[in-house]
Amino acid sequence: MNQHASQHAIAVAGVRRVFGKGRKQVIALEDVDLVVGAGEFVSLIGPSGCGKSTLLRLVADLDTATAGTLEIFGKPARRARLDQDYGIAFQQAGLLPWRTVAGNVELPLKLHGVASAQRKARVAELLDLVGLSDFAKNHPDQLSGGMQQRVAIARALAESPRLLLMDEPFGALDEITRERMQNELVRICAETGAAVLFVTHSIPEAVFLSDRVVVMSPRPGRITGVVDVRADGLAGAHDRTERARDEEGFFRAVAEVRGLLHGAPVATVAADGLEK
Ligand SMILES: Nc1ncnc2c1ncn2[C@@H]1O[C@H](COP(=O)(O)OP(=O)(O)OP(=O)(O)O)[C@@H](O)[C@H]1O
Repeated sequence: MNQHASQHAIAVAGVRRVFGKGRKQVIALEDVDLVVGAGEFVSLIGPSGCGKSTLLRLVADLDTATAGTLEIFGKPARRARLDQDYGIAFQQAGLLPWRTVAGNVELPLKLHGVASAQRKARVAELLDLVGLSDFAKNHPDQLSGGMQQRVAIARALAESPRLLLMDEPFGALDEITRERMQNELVRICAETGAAVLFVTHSIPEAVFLSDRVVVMSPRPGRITGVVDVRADGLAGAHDRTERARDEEGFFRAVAEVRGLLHGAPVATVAADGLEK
């Protein structure tokens, strides 16, 4: 891989995705350009149907674009999928109920022929990272929703990916667990240096986690604005602490994202001040 390509985790250019034909045609994505730098945390936010999941699925090569190009670490999406260049965590934790917590985390390593002793060591490390060392032998149905999601994140991290693709991973959690999970994700990203493309419906979640928040609108699905949270005075995503939730820059960024979602001129909303 050349030096230039390795600078980007994701490079999306001129992407269009059309479903169906004739009167039933849906333009899920139109003219989408997006670059996610190595180690950068980028969230996608927008109303239902604006194409967030479609974009994530295209990056993960679970679907194919009608037009445009997608590169992951400089490779076509298909090559990156085959090379296991990223980990995936979606809203449903998607754990195998008959396997233990350790067995679930171990699975990708087993499927890729990692030797037993190495697998064991890696699983122990990952469970420690997500704070579940004491639950290695439990089964998923013995865990809370937040704990199951942490198992799914550990599994997504098993092969030390430089990129994580996450589609509303905390959407089903209560607010307190959700904030705790967000704090943990920040810590994990700082420790692993992974880039993240993260889909969410929550403005505060997007702002707290991200370096940049990408705002989308539907029919056709397009990027309508990008808020660089760092420009609002928050530390970069890897250096973020829980205190960021109380900082002025946080509320400024929340107001900016909200303004973009509602189609208001950003300057007016920002000048207006804080969350309403
Ligand atoms: N397989 C498909 N066949 C037909 N239409 C589809 C398909 N997948 C998505 N769409 C349409 O594409 C548009 C974008 O859908 P997508 O799921 O990407 O939106 P989203 O922003 O993730 O929505 P939500 O926030 O509700 O999850 C929607 O109008 C949806 O109905």
